Amino acid sequence: MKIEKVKLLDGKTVAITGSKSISNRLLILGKLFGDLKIENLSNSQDTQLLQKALNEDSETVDIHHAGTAMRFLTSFYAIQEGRKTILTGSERMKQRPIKPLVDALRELGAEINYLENEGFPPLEIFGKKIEKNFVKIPANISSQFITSLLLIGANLENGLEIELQGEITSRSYIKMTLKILKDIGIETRFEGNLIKILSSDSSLLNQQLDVHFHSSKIKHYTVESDWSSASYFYSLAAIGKKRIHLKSFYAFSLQGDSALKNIYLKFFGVNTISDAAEHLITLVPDVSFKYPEKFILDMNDCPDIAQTVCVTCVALKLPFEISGLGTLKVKETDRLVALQNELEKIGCKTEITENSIKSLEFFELKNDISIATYNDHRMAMSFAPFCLVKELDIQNEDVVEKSYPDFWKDFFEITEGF
Ligand SMILES: O=C(O)C1=C[C@@H](OP(=O)(O)O)[C@@H](O)[C@H](O)C1
Ligand SMILES: C=C(OP(=O)(O)O)C(=O)O
Repeated sequence: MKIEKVKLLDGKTVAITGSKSISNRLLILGKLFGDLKIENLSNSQDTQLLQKALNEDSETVDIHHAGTAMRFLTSFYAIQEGRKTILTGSERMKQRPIKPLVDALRELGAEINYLENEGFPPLEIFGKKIEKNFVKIPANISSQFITSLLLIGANLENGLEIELQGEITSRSYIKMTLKILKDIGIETRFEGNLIKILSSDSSLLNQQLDVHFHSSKIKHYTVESDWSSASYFYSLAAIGKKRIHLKSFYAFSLQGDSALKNIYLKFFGVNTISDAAEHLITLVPDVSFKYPEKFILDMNDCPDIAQTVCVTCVALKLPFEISGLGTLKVKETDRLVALQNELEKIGCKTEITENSIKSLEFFELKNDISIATYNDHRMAMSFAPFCLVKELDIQNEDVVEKSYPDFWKDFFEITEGF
């Protein structure tokens, strides 16, 4: 889609859909423990695919590009006694790792086979009762493996103790899972590299709990809007220097990507003002902000907003050096390679390693820039704010549906052509 150069309108309000990560955890927990009324559920394709899978009894389940759905459902189906499931996904999903999770589940007694390549989807899963309650798992490849085990932990007869081995990646997502479990009444403890979950019989789960600002006696859960999606509006505010209001964000978030507030304040001068009563935040750029010499940050805790930050830096010609990005290589695409290729098109030469990216030089922009998106929603959305600088062609713009189907509608509502 060709997008002309745009300017940002001042003071517009956007209602981003619910957090994909929180929604996907709640859907699994709702299915396992029942009685969960979820509000502001994400309308992302990933969430819809997970919801569809959980509502159907079909033997073959295809979750396309949805990484969390793939990983969370692996444990879920492993404990559905008597059920056989073939869990598959897109060609890219068949290249994304799953072995540490399958090894851990097998260690616990699950029966899972690889149908194509060893260590990768598709999987054949025979649901069984799991009685063991201790397992070790490498924690440096994807936190989704750990969340997957945590989500079923309380459903196991003897609860579950998980020993995390090696460096822990995307730790904020593990904390999110533990907080949600606590909210719905499942007791957990996370000390050092050990996480312990009590079985639902011995936890508070059977009591009626009120969570997230509801006072009625059914278990309601209101999903905060998606902070990863909010990043594109922080980028717009930082580049376009106009205020934006975002609905349904809380002052205290479960989402690690809420680190955006500090990142955009410190490096780009965008203040976040929270109206706690209305659950509204306002992004307020400081027009006389003095930029630091360089953007330097370890983003291991918030990998999904790395692409956004890179494009903001290039638009503002702020040199950058970002580390902690090893997991980017196994996401929807190799995001480090994709970033290097596409940032060069918008005027920035970079150097990448296995886990980092840094800018080398900025140069004059050419005309007719066409951004490839590699089946990665975040490539399309993170480059969109660059249209405040120059017109762009963004290829396969529909990829945004994976996490934020209304992205383009919202983008065009708060911008206008010259
Ligand atoms: O648990 C989650 O909801 C997620 C965890 C992260 O993945 P990794 O742990 O693989 O980095 C993140 O990138 C992904 O978008 C969502
Ligand atoms: C990495 C992502 O998703 P997933 O791993 O769930 O496919 C993402 O949304 O950026």
